[in-house]
Amino acid sequence: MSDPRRLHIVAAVLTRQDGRILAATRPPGRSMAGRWEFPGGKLEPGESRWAGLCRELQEELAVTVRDGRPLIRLQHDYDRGPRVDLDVWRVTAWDGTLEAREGQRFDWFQPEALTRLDFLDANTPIVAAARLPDRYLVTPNVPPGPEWTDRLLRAVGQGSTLIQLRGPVVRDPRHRSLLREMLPRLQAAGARVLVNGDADLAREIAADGVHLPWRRASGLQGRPVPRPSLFGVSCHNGEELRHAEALGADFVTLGHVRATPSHPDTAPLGQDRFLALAAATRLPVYAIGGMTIHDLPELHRHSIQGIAAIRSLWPTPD
Ligand SMILES: Nc1nc2c([nH]c(=O)n2[C@H]2C[C@H](O)[C@@H](COP(=O)(O)OP(=O)(O)OP(=O)(O)O)O2)c(=O)[nH]1
Repeated sequence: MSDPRRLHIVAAVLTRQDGRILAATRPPGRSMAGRWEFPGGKLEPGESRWAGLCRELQEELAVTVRDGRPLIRLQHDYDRGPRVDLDVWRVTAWDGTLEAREGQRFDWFQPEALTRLDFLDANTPIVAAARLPDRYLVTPNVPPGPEWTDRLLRAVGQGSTLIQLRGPVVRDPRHRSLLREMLPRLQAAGARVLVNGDADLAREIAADGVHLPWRRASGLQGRPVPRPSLFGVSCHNGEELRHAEALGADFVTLGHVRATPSHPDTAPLGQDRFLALAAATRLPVYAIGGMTIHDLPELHRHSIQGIAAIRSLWPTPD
């Protein structure tokens, strides 16, 4: 990250209360003019990342940034172009009225609509990160009860707006009616719902995508579902992360970070190894394995997307 020949770029995913996200075109006269990007630019020598972000948004859009946090960081080498270290922040509060100060065009988009814009080549994982929340609830591997819908709706209300259904609820056809009843209600509440292990079922029930365990992803050559459907992969080491990148995954879970009752026989990665692996992939990463919402501030500090969890995100019954 500290290679002096690499341009350090700070950029912002401005996100409104209603979930819409700002994207802008590159102004005429610049490299790659007309293509879509997130507002930002080069960090100046000696400038802090936050100060650089605030300056760029003032210069380009005439707004004063009030609140934000790191979202994703990745490197990209343009063919016969710059080598960039893209340091992208989620910005959720600002003062002032937006103005296009550099001749760019900008607009607010629903997260899914971002996938249809002609973004700069480096931006595919940034668009994925922009679309994703910081809490990813994975359902327990037990038969579902009729109370699941209400519990999951409660979890959505608490911010777990990405849900992976796995185990008997998707594997056992006897639960299809529950699944068909539950899915539109979760989606109407603002959740995206992924099916573990089964892209055909995901399509059949109009889920929002698929999440593959490593053993399923390892045999694939490409994405099992096209964008804007989401595609996540469970990874445990660097080789698996590289394969997930090659498949065009939107995100990964990486772990397990801590010892958990669900993996009594395998050693946890531990925080240092986890952070080193996460820093080396360009994809958005959810930390999994003993994670709780109290881990989020530290993970965000390292530009990690968030946590994936079963126990800590699964609301207790009333
Ligand atoms: N601001 C911004 N830059 C991005 C994004 N994605 C991406 O690859 N980049 C690249 C394009 C540029 O090479 C560099 C941004 O630097 P800059 O915006 O200060 O560059 P510049 O206008 O002076 O343009 P130039 O020197 O490349 O002509 O980072 C993005 O989403 N936002």
